Order: sequence, then structure tokens, then C-alpha cells
Amino acid sequence: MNLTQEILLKEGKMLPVMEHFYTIQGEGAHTGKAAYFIRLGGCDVGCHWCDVKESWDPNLHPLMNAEEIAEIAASYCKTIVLTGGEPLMWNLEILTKKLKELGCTIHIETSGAYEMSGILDWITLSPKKTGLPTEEIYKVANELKVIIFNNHDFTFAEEQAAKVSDNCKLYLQSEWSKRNEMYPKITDYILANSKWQASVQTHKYLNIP
Ligand SMILES: C[S@@+](CC[C@H](N)C(=O)[O-])C[C@H]1O[C@@H](n2cnc3c(N)ncnc32)[C@H](O)[C@@H]1O
Ligand SMILES: Nc1nc2[nH]cc(C(=O)O)c2c(=O)[nH]1
Ligand code: SF4
Ligand SMILES: [Mg+2]
Repeated sequence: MNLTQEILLKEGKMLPVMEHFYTIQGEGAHTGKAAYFIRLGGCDVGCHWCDVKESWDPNLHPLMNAEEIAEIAASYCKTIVLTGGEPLMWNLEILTKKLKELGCTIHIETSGAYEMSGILDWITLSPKKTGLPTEEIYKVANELKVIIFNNHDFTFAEEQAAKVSDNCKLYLQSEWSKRNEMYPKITDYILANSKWQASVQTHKYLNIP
């Protein structure tokens, strides 16, 4: 990456876009809702079970003009999901300002490991032990979505739930490859601890992006 590109990235004028697509939100509180997804490249949180490892290296993804990607997204749908990779690695000011001008509601899927930027209407915080969220994002997260890969993740989920606001929705989602083992445990856990809800990666059953 050359110096000019680094400056444009820092200003948020350009962003590394891995892919962008119109689909149905598969996870969490907005499951089932049509949404336009913008997947930004770059993540160094390092979840060994990550289902988009191709996103990790930002240099593999073309830089796009933030206002142009906003215009494309808003032409499909007014519900936008920013994801990645780790979208908060980037300056989201220009992208989200343009999306708001175009009448969009902006959702973000994030580990919360980086400082927040931009205008965000719905924050899905999916905390990771390998890169804990910043203190600021716990206060404003709308949903906490903890991935259950092993039994200790239930303990981690409670520790994380203690840090979010009272009106933050609480979800347990099995790591995909462990779903046959973990959803029975998640079910038992929710029946005993009804502040939690189950989240399932429904798009993987529907065979949609
Ligand atoms: C690919 S991540 C991108 C956004 C951000 N880096 C994050 O982790 O929240 C999108 C969502 O997928 C979840 N996820 C990733 N790999 C998964 C897997 N193998 N099984 C279940 N959920 C997974 C993440 O926890 C996150 O909630
Ligand atoms: N349909 C669909 N819903 C999703 N919800 C969160 C996703 C993500 O990768 O951030 C995702 C995704 O990749 N596809
Ligand atoms: S934080 Fe998100 S994108 Fe990064 S490795 Fe973990 S699941 Fe994948
Ligand atoms: Mg996904």
C-alpha cells in the first residue's frame, strides 16, 4: 500500500471491500430481515474458527471509494450491515455519513476490539477472548452475541453480559462446526437462564450468502 492510499484509508475516503451483497440477515435480533452487507477486509483478532478467514489480510481486498459503496448499497436496501473482517479497524465516518444522507439504518457486526467511528444505529457486539472489546462499546451495544465453541464460553458469556447495558439483548450462538454438540447445551442453558436467547446462523441452512 502506498502513502496516498494510507492517507485515504485513515480519512475514511477509501475502504478495503472484500465483498458486498444483498441478502437476509441470518443472525441475532434482526434475523430474517433483508439487508445489504458490506464486508470490509482486515482483522487481527485471530479466532481459530472464523468463518471468513479470507477477510483477514486487508491488502487482498480492493480499496473502494466510501461514498460510492454507500450509493450502491442504498440502491438495494435501506438496512445496511457493516461487517468484515473487523469493520471498526477502519474510519467509518464518511461511509456512514453518506449512508445516513441516503436514508439508511446502519447495523454493524463487530468484535469491539477497536475504537468506534461513524454513525451506527444497531451495534452487534460479538466479543472475543483473543481481543477484548473496548470499554466504550459495552455501554452502547444493542445486542451481545457470544459464540459458544466450548463449555468455558458460557462463563465468558456471563462475564461479558455483566458489562453491557440493561437493555442490551443477549444471544448465544454455537460455533458452526460444533452446532450438533453445542445447541443442546445452549438450549439447556437458556431454559435455566432465560435472559439469554438463541441465535442460529440461519443463512447457512438457507444456502444464501
Ligand atoms: C465473521 S464476523 C465479522 C465481524 C466481526 N469481526 C465479529 O467477529 O463480530 C461476523 C459474525 O460471525 C460470527 N462467526 C464467525 N465465525 C463463526 C463460526 N464459525 N460460527 C459461528 N459464528 C461465527 C462472529 O462471532 C460474528 O458475530
Ligand atoms: N446472511 C448473513 N447474515 C449474517 N449476519 C452476520 C454475518 C456476518 O458475517 O457478519 C452474516 C452473513 O455473512 N450472512
Ligand atoms: S473477530 Fe470476527 S472476523 Fe475477526 S477472526 Fe474473529 S470472527 Fe473472524
Ligand atoms: Mg458470516
